[in-house]
Amino acid sequence: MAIQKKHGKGRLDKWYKLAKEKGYRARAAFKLIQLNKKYGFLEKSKVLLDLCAAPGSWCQVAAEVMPVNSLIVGVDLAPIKPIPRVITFQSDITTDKCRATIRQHFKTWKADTVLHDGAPNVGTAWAQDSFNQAELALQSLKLATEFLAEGGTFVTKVFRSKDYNPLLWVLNQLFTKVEATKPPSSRNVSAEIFVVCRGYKAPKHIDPRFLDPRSVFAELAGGTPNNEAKVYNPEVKKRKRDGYEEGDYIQFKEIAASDFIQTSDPIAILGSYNKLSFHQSPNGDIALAALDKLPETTAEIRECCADLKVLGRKEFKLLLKWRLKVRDIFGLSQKKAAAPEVAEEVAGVESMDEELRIQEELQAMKDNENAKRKREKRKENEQKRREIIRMQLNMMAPMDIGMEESGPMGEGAMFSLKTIDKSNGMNRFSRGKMITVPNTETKAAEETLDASAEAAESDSEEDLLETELDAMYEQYRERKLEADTKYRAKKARKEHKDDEWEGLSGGEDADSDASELKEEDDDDSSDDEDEGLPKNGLLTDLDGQAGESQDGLSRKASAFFSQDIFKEITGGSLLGAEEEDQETAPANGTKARTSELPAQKTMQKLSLQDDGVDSEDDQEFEVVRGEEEDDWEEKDKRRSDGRIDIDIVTAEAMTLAHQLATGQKTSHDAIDDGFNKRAFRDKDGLPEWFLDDEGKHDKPQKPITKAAAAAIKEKLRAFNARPIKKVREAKARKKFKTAQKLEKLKKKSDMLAADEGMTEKEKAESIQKLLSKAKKQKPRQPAKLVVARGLNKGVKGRPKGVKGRYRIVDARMKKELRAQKRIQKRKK
Ligand SMILES: C[S@@+](CC[C@H](N)C(=O)[O-])C[C@H]1O[C@@H](n2cnc3c(N)ncnc32)[C@H](O)[C@@H]1O
Repeated sequence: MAIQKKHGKGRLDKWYKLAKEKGYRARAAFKLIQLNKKYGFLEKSKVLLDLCAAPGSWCQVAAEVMPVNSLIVGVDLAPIKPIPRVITFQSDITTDKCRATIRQHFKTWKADTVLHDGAPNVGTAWAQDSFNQAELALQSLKLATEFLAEGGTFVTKVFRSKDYNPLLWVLNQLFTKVEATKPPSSRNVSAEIFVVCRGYKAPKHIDPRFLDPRSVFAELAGGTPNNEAKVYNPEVKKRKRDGYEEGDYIQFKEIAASDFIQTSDPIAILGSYNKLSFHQSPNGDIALAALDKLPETTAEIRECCADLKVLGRKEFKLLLKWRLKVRDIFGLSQKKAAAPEVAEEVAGVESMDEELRIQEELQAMKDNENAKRKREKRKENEQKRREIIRMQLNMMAPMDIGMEESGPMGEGAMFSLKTIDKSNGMNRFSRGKMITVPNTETKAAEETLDASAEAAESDSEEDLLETELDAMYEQYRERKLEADTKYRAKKARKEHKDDEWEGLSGGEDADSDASELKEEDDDDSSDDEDEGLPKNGLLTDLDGQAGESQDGLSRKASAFFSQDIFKEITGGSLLGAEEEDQETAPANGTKARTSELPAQKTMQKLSLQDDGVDSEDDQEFEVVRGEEEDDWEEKDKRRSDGRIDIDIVTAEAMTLAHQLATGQKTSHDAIDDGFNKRAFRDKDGLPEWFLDDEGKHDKPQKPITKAAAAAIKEKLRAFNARPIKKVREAKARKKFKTAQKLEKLKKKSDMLAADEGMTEKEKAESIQKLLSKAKKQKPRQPAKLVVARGLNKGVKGRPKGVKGRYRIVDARMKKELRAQKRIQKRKK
């Protein structure tokens, strides 16, 4: 049996062996590995400072885990054998020389992580150590504050001692997150723990006392009683086993209530006195008299003041609130300078806190500003991405894409004319009436420069997440598109609708712009010519077409129809839709503009109706059809009387159709119903997945009638009763085969009837035989079992050389079937 060697502290434990196995110089390596596993700071660091690094196992771990080309500097009193990718030197971390050497190595860099695993009594140069563990930790913190980058991590070893809490307090002032932990590889018998401090606040000024061991670990003479515990947690009572304090032998202590109001440490009074007295001495205290008369000094307050030792948390709170109120009344609420000796203690802390608070506020403001910028940027990117997708899906004419297609005039371009166009200044600009043109351009250019500067900012994690989410949603939709026909149809419908709405606004703009241009052209056309400006202002028509193309379509419409998808459609069918519009044109001779978008058509009709033009149209069913999407497709669906054959499939549509037919509603009402609070929601910048999900629920509930619901139900029932195609085909095949058989039979019986050599009786018998033979059904050939192996393995369709009915089975199934047959035979 192997005897387990035990040296001091059971040194040859599993971590020791593991360290040997892995080539680490000390078992301490696993402490860092485990700390990093929990907090993951090494992977994110590019510069690391290891204080008290000998023999160097932490440096080894850092070199393994940190990104290549990271800067790792290790220092110790003891020499460290060279470690690849690590700079080491011998020095005392408490000296200025050490600080200077580190600075030399770091140049302008700042450390992302500072490690400290120092232990004064373990080093080889033990005699040189003059600090205890906590002091050494404070010294290392001092170095960390000098070399750590903002947001950086500081890991230090400390021992649980009376100095632990003050040290932790200091660490808490300088880092956003401070956690103490003991990695599993740290021996239980050891009092060491590791404090991991994340998010270095990097204050501009640090009160030197924060890093001075004499201030931080100063022993307070006599020790202060824990009054906070007495007041904030009065229910938990601790027996006083210390005896009386020196010179304090009185059990019952009383103090004037006015002193409680004036004191800077009310908790101390509440914790150490028995009564707040309102009793006036012969010469009287004015403050106490005033306090006694104040309405705020209620009977309840007096009761509480009478015996402080029986009060609970709630009552103490009441007294403290009362004190604040009275201080307000007495004008004491402004902070007074505290007594000199206390002031020294508190002032340092307060100044630090104040500074940190201001810094935090500034940081918050900065963060807000950044977040705002990022949001705007994201919105812009989203818009562009959508435009590109729409372009790829042929849902947009190339000219609709801002920057890419319209060159220097596009959205986001250096001279963004879109802004001018939007503010309707384009027309005035083109006519030379806009005097402040250069300013606008400069502004546009400035804005663009700003935008590009913002663009230069690297995307944050949030942005990345958003993009990832969008990409994942896109993938999900693609998968769904492949698998789900219904979804495909739904998407197509939705995209078409989207197009309409975008078109409506675009169209409106275009139209209004066009009409304005037209009106103004009438007045100022000569001016334009005089000044030699192009007729369409600065928006050069790249296609060389004016506002309307030769075929009567608007520029935008003709660009839209010039896409490949419309190539095969003859001009006539395209114009059909327009002719329909022109029929409704008012008699005053104003040429009805081509409306490339159905919704716009509806709007136009609506405006014509408002003008008092033919109100009979109101009653016509076609006008209501807001979904007059593709007239070239609809042509096939017309009935013989020329009306469109609409298939009403929903109860809502049926209700509406019924209401329209019976005159309960007019087309006006139907169109009006289409406008609701959700119709014009601002969707800019919202992610697709969110809009899709919203779209499922943001539809107004349209009323349906019982009759309409019943009609649709009936319709669906009839629809479902229809045989499916395959059954229909099989039935037709059967019918055809029966007809063929009958035909054969007829031919044979005719031949028999014409046979002169047979008697009538023989003829009748033969025909009877033929009929009964035809009636007999051929026994169905059992399907041939083909084992799926060899050439037949994985074969699709009929295997080679197999005729008639067949079934592909695996060998096991074939054997089992044979066995079943054998068993049945035996039973017989
Ligand atoms: C536990 S060892 C460090 C082990 C190291 N983290 C590793 O993984 O190999 C503690 C080290 O602190 C060093 N040390 C103690 N006081 C120091 C000081 N004032 N300056 C530099 N190093 C010091 C000791 O020399 C000793 O090597």
